[in-house]
Amino acid sequence: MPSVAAETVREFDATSDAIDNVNVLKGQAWNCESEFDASKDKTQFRQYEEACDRVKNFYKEQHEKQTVDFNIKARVDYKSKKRARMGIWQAMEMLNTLVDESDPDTELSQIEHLLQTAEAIRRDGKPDWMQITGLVHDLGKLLFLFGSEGQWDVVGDTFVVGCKFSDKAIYPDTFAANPDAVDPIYSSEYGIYQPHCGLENVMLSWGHDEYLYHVLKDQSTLPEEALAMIRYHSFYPWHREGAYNHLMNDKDVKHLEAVKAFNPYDLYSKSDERCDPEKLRPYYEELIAKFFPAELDW
Ligand SMILES: O[C@H]1[C@H](O)[C@@H](O)[C@H](O)[C@@H](O)[C@H]1O
Ligand SMILES: [Fe+2]
Ligand SMILES: [Fe+2]
Repeated sequence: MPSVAAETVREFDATSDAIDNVNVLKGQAWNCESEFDASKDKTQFRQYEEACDRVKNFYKEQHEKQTVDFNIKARVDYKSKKRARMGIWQAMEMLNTLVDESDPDTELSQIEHLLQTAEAIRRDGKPDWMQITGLVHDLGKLLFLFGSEGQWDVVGDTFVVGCKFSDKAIYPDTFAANPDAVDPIYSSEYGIYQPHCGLENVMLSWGHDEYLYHVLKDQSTLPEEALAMIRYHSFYPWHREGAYNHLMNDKDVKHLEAVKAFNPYDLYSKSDERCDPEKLRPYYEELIAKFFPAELDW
């Protein structure tokens, strides 16, 4: 069945090839291998079994409510509204009021998390486009201030809707309460998708990754890899656990490399020393001006 959902995703993505990133990438040496802080004790992060109730309750609600129907509605809503117009730094400041309920690893403000991520990438001598990707990657959480239903449709790890829920997601048992888990099509291996159709043709659960990707793809000169880092950074079942191979195409193989290179900076910088936003601002304002207009539609 070429379902409504598949059509909606295709239509929604119709402009996603609009940016020609080739020139941006040309001449930039980028080593995909991440050498980020080998000395860190990585077992300290993402310990969901030991996480507090705040985190467990968050995922219980998210896994129950992220249905295909909800995702279509969220995408239509996104397209039919204008939310705000502002620059990147202003967006960072605005986001600062949010405390992410899904995150067991940091209680720092969002602006500090963004700066810690960018600074870790910068310290490793990575290109400016990757530094700026670190700086903006969670700005999609602004959705929470733009009338989301809660945090469950903004933050947390992502997964595919429209086919069988992955047991590689955290707390996989909680998907049992999602009505799609008993839908004969949505609960099948491929669901509404074709083998190796490519991740750009599947619906990831709606949240800050997907939203920011759509905001930035036409309003920045970020290269394709950067947009993949943004779009898939919360897709841990895929980039960490190796799920959803059967939906991937060749482009995704390349994107996976990029997302894997980005992930350690996002995750392990959470234990770094704190950043002073005002001190770092001049450096990052210069980078911002290189990749974004002075104001963007959010
Ligand atoms: O709790 C975190 C947080 O919400 C991050 O921003 C997101 O990217 C991660 O996937 C999630 O585990
Ligand atoms: Fe995130
Ligand atoms: Fe992050």
